[in-house]
Amino acid sequence: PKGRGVWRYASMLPLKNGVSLGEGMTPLVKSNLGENLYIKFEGANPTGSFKDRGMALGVTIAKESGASKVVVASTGNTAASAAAYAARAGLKCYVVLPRGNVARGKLIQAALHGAELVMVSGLFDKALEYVVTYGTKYAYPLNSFNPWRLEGQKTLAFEIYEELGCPDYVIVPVGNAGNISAIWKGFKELGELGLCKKLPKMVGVQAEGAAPLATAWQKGLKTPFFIDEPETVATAIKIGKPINWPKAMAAVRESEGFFTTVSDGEILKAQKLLASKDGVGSEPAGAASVAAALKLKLSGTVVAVVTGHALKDPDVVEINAKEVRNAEELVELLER
Ligand SMILES: Cc1ncc(COP(=O)(O)O)c(/C=C/C(=O)C(=O)O)c1O
Repeated sequence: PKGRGVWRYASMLPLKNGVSLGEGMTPLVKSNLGENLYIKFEGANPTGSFKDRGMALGVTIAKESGASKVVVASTGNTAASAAAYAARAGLKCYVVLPRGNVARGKLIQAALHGAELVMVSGLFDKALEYVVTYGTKYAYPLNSFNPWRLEGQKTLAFEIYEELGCPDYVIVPVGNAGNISAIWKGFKELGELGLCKKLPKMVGVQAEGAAPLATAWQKGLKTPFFIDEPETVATAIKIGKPINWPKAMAAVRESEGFFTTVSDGEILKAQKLLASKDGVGSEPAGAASVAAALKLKLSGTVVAVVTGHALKDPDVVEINAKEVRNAEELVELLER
């Protein structure tokens, strides 16, 4: 592999070159929170989430297919990433978002990069329905049922392999369930090349109030019950009908992994610990994988994928006004 961006792994991709903002090659830092815990910090991507990996290929194929417009439904990060990559490629971008359920940072990114913002009253699942029903006729759809996106997202596995080899576990927060499927695909390909002797077990994490896959898994069901009113502070994974659920169930089953859930309290606690002990700033959904790592205390080498940057969701971080001091208090503070 050589070069920057997802195209570094061109030999493993269906496309050999295309749109790039230098995505990928994100930090893999050893965590202070656990013995053999590593953090794959996807907040360091150009628009602050792992979505950039898939958008590099998705927007490239849209452009190459002659499309002038792309459309996505999103809880926010897909929209932010599609808007940036579409802008780079000179394509018009339409994003369909669940009104009142999109973290502010993602909203301003989509707007700033020039996307048309369309709000649905309902959640992500409603937004996706609109894109599938109306969007695909007029614009190239970039949601993660688009396999090109997952091809880009699988490069995360290649980067972990390059730096660490094959870990025992990879923990991934699961919403629409594309990312866990893509990462597993990447490791499977490394296995087929004889590079990974023992493939990692994939651990899918969902918020307790938005856990269709984890619930089905724990009940031993083959297909998930969809959830009409998913509830969690981690709005990025506030999804009740994961479109990629078959691929995600297969990834977890094939890898002999499992699904688990974490509470919003555990997510917010992990978000603070990750930031104050490891120096990694994550949005709530990204901290879900660390919350699971802390709870599960898995043996062997564990990689927690932190999927989005803290700046995406500033409103979720409380700053207690009483704790903010005035300048004249500085010396007294320092002397403590
Ligand atoms: C920070 C963050 N962490 C985890 C997920 C879950 O990944 P998938 O299981 O592949 O969906 C998302 C997903 C976001 C969207 O689905 C969207 O942006 O529309 C995310 O933004």
